[in-house]
Amino acid sequence: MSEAAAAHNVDWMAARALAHGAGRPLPFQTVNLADALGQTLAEPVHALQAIPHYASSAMDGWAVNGEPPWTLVRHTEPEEHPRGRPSPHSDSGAVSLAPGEATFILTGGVVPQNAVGILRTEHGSVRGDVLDRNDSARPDEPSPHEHVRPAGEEAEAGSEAIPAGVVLNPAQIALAAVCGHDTLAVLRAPRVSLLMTGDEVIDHGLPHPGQVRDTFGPQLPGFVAMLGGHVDVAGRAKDDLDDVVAAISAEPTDELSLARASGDVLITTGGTGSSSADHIRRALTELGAELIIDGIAMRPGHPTLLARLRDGRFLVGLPGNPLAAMMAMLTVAGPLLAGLRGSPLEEPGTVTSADAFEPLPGRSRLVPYRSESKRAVPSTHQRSGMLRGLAAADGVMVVPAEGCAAGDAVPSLALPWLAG
Ligand SMILES: Nc1nc2c(c(=O)[nH]1)N[C@H]1C(S)=C(S)[C@@H](COP(=O)(O)OP(=O)(O)OC[C@H]3O[C@@H](n4cnc5c(N)ncnc54)[C@H](O)[C@@H]3O)O[C@H]1N2
Ligand code: MOO
Repeated sequence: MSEAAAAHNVDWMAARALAHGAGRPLPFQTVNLADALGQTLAEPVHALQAIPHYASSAMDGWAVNGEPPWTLVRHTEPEEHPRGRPSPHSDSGAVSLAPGEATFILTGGVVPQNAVGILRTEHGSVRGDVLDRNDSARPDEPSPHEHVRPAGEEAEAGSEAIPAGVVLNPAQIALAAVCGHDTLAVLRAPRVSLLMTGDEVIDHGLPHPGQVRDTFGPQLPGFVAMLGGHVDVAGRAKDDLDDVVAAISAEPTDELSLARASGDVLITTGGTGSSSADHIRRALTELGAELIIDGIAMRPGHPTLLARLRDGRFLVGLPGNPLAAMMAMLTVAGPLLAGLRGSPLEEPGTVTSADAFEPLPGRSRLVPYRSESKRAVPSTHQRSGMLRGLAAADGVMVVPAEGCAAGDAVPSLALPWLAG
């Protein structure tokens, strides 16, 4: 472990910045439009041609020139149609209307040359090859450009339609298609592996004294997804140094270690302490990892680790205590994954603390709160091993080491599951 680089007992704000800065954006990849949903756009999307790219009709009806009654004209079809069958949407564009002429047009059809406007089908009557307004039409219908969607109305050719950095939603995928793109450059979601430790941890049923139910397995993959990552594989290691080293190592010592070695980030749970049952620090030393964050000046979550393994993967070491681990996710995993996605570090918000807090020398306190009358009321049940406070919280306030008075503004973090 290269101790020179390790930052011990890092200030909470500095820890977020360190984690974000460590995560350099992953290389772009090009994906089909249908696979781009939910991915981060790496480069802006430009309109490859004007949108719409031709003047079209917004109604089924007739394109007309001059005053009624209009003589209906048609595009004379070649004996053999170039596409094998008529194409009414484009055929209307092959007509040039003289004054007093009209031609049938579909919604989306190309507006003929010299057309003044479109008379919708409900407002016209045809007798033989003569078209006239009917009783439903206004006396001046159609007015100039009525029901014509002009070319370039929505975007000029070459203009930016979607900025880089957005997480692509269905409307943006549709817009990218309209802009003429078949593929998009996206930053792939960082691939995350989970390694859970703790021989006392059981993953179903009721634990006996000395056992605990696993609070991480059922929710960390979803939590990681909310932070922009994708969990490929989750596994467990026994509280045994060799097992933990094998599970973290990129060496193919068993099929699980290889699978875990394939991602960008490995998140471990538990074992960050220094008891004989805690092996994460020892394993990092044995594997020659570079420790970036060795403990954060916060409560809960003080023993949180961030390291870079020799094969380039990051390791985020979450403490075993459930609330501490969740606070470590927000403080380290969130910023790291944002950095890997090329997204900015989200600035903390501000809330007004409803309560006073005594100083806690050298530590920020991360306190789940509920919003009541525009004030942040600290949740009950928020010790490091408890979850009720966070489960009922609207956010997390970050009380500085010097404490605060009731009514003071303090920084706050949004909970990703309440965002948006
Ligand atoms: N002598 C000291 N003891 C402890 C210190 C210390 O400074 N000196 N720090 C305490 C703090 S703060 C924390 S946080 C924890 C960190 O512990 P570890 O990261 O080593 O985690 P474990 O010892 O493995 O587990 C702690 C606690 O969490 C429970 N746990 C573990 N995994 C799960 C899980 N998947 N689901 C639910 N609960 C889990 C585990 O049973 C323990 O109760 O150390 C303190 N001790
Ligand atoms: O840092 Mo530990 O997180 O308080 O329980």
